[in-house]
Amino acid sequence: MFHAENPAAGPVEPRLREVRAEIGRTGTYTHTPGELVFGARAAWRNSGRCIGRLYWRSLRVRDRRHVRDPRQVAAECVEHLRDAAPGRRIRPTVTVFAPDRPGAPGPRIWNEQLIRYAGYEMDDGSVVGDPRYAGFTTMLRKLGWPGGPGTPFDVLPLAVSADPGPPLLAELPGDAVLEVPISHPVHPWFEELGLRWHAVPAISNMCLEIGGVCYRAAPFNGWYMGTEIGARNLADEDRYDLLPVVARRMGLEVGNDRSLWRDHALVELNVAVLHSFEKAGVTMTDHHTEARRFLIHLEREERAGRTCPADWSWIVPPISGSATPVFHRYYTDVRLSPAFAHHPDSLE
Ligand code: HEM
Ligand SMILES: N/C(=N/c1cccc(CO[C@@H]2CCNC2)c1)c1cccs1
Repeated sequence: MFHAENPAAGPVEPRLREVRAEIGRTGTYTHTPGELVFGARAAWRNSGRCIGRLYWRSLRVRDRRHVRDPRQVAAECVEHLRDAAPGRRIRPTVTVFAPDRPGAPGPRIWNEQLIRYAGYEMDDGSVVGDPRYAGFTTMLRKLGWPGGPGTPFDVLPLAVSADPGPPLLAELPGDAVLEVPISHPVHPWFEELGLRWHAVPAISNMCLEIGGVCYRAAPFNGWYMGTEIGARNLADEDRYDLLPVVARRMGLEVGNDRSLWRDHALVELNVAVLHSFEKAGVTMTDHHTEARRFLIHLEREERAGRTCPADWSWIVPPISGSATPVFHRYYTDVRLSPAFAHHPDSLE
C-alpha cells in the first residue's frame, strides 16, 4: 500500500521492516533524504502556533546530518544565514545536523535564535541591549566572550557543544547578519532613535522530531511578521520598552492610560518597521496579510482531509487582533508528529 501522503515514498511495509531491523542492530535508524525533507515540511505543517504555514511545501532542507563537530556546526549556521537570504529575499530553510544516537548525543546550539542581541547588565541595574538575553550574555562573558562594542544591538556569538562541557563560542561574520535601520515614513525624528533589527528570524533551540528521531540542532528560518519586532521585541517592557519613548516624541499624554498613548505608539512603531523593511527591500509580512494567508492554508488542509492544529493565543497577532480574520473563530490544538518541539534540556 502506498503512503497516501507521499506517493513518491513507495510501499511502506518493506521500509518499516528495514527500519525495525536497523533499530534492532543499532538502537536507532537513519532517514532517507526523502523522509528527512518530507518530515521537516510536515513538522512545519503541524506547528499549531505558526501563522505562516501556507508555504509549508516549499521549505528548503539543508541535510547536514554528517556534521557533529561544534566548529563545523557553527560554520554551517553561518552558511545557513547566507543561503536563506542570498540578496534580501528570504527563503524558508532548515539545516539538519546529526541527531542523538545511542552513545553519541548530537550537537546542541545553546542560542534561542541564530541572531540575537546582547543584554549588558550595568552597575546601576539597567540593561544596554535586549534584557531577554542579559542572563545568556552574562553566561557567555563568563565563558570568555569579550563582549561587543557595547551598543544596544551587539550580535551575540553562537554557543555550540557536542559533548558535555563548555560550548564553543563563534562570532557571526557581519556579512552574514543582514540588518535593517528603522525609520518612519512621516516622522523624521524616528531614525534619530537609532533603532535597527536583523532581517532573518532563525530558531535554533527547538528539536525537529521525525518518527522518533530527535534532531536537537535543526535551526530553521522564515521571514518576520512586522508585529514580532514592532509590537513585542521593541515594545515589551521586559524587552526594548520603547512605547514611552515613541509616545513622548509624538507628544502624547503618557501619564494617562485613557489617552491610549500606548496604542498610538504601538501602531506608529509597527508602521515604522513595515516601512523600513519595505524600503530596504527585505522580505516581511504584515499581520493582516499573514492572517488571510493562514485561513487559506487552514481551508486547504481541511479540504485535503487533514486536521490543521492551531493555538488561538499564538495565531492571533499581538495588536489589532479583532481587526484580523483569525480572531473570529476557534481552533483545535492537537499535538501531531513530526513536530518542532521544545525539549527540556540539561543546558537550561
Ligand atoms: C515563512 C514565514 C513565516 C512566518 C511569517 C512565521 C510566523 C510565525 C510567528 C509570528 C510565530 C509566533 C512567534 C511568536 O509569537 O513569538 C511563529 C511560530 C512558529 N513557527 Fe512560524 N513563521 C514562518 C515560517 C516558519 C518556518 C519555515 C517554520 C519551520 C520550518 C516555522 C515554525 C514555527 C514554529 C515551530 C513556531 C512555534 C515556536 C514555539 O512554539 O516557540 N515557521 N511563526
Ligand atoms: N517569523 C518567525 N517567528 C518566530 C517563530 C517561532 C518562534 C519565534 C520566537 O518565539 C519566542 C518564544 C515565544 N515568543 C518568542 C519567532 C520565524 C522564526 C523562524 C521561522 S519563522
